[in-house]
Amino acid sequence: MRFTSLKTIQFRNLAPQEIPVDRKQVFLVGPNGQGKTNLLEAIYTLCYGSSFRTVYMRELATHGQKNFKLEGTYRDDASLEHRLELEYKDSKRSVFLDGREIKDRKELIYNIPCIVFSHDDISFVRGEPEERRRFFDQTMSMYNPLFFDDMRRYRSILKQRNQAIKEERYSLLDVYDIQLATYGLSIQQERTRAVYEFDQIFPGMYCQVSQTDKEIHIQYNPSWSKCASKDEIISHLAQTRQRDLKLGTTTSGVHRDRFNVVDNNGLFSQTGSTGQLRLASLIFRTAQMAFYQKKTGRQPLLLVDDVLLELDFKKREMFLHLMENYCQAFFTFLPEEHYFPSLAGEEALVYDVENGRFSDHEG
Ligand SMILES: Nc1ncnc2c1ncn2[C@@H]1O[C@H](COP(=O)(O)OP(=O)(O)OP(=O)(O)O)[C@@H](O)[C@H]1O
Repeated sequence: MRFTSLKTIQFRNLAPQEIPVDRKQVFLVGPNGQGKTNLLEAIYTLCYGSSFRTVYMRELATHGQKNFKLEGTYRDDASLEHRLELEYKDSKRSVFLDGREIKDRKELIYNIPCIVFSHDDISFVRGEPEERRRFFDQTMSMYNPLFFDDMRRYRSILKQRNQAIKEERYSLLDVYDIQLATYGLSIQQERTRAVYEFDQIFPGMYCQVSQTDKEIHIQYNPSWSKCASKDEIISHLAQTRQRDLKLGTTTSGVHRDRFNVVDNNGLFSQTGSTGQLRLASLIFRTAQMAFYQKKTGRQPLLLVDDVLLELDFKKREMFLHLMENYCQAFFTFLPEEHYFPSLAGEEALVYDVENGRFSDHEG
């Protein structure tokens, strides 16, 4: 799959310009704050219907505007041309593929698999447990629509159960417990399998790029760790109900699961240096990419935002080698990063970005 052209209208600081992008590699070069990341964000939003930087769609509209529009044409794996449009108007998002409205976001997210490498990724390793949960849920949802459905249902039941607890409506709690146990157990089993497989990929990649033999692993610690069956979960929920009522929320379940990054000395977030944590977070993404490919046989679209700068030459080479299998990649660079010509294949497109405008690279 490859985007062939992109257009944004009233999106962040970007000028309403049609940008041809029909190459495997597209480089966006410009000083800070010119709009390079904004174009990556526009592509991601077009692919997934939401941004990787904010949950508030209205923030994406140009200051002083309320609406925006994104348009992209792409060729799919069978070389068929498609047109994807996303419009945000009157606080409502609509997405059209070849003129047909896509009502369920689920249909959209399996259309163009897209992976972003950004500075914020360090939160996978260092941040709150929720960040890692989100990362693994995203990793699994990318290839497994059943997992995506289970997550949706679980969240919906959890919301209803918490609402019932808050409003002191206890008659439906038994029913909610059964549903929570059903979907939760399925999620827990899938997470166990996925982390096991992910952990076959991640440690080797980390050793390769960091050029150490320091082993880092992912550990999955489920909230219902002592419950192997649905009945055991249901009785656990019954036993802990008083605690839930007292605290006004559901205190156990897969929404409380933990994914820890560990080395020989314990939690890597506490023992690793900032440089090691940053590197590990980049490797999380490369492993996500490899994992996706292993599961689906498809190559994702990559959006790589300024992350190469922090790696020394050797690590950068290793890292680029690991993330070679993409269908198309967009890289952002500062003008002084002179090494991008060595990275760009002969066919690569290079744009200078200035004040939200894209022009052919000079020089
Ligand atoms: N909603 C918006 N409307 C107009 N301009 C915006 C909006 N949101 C952000 N901007 C502007 O976009 C610019 C930031 O662009 P972007 O994040 O793409 O930077 P960049 O070129 O990737 O540089 P950096 O390397 O610093 O991230 C800033 O000038 C900011 O003021």
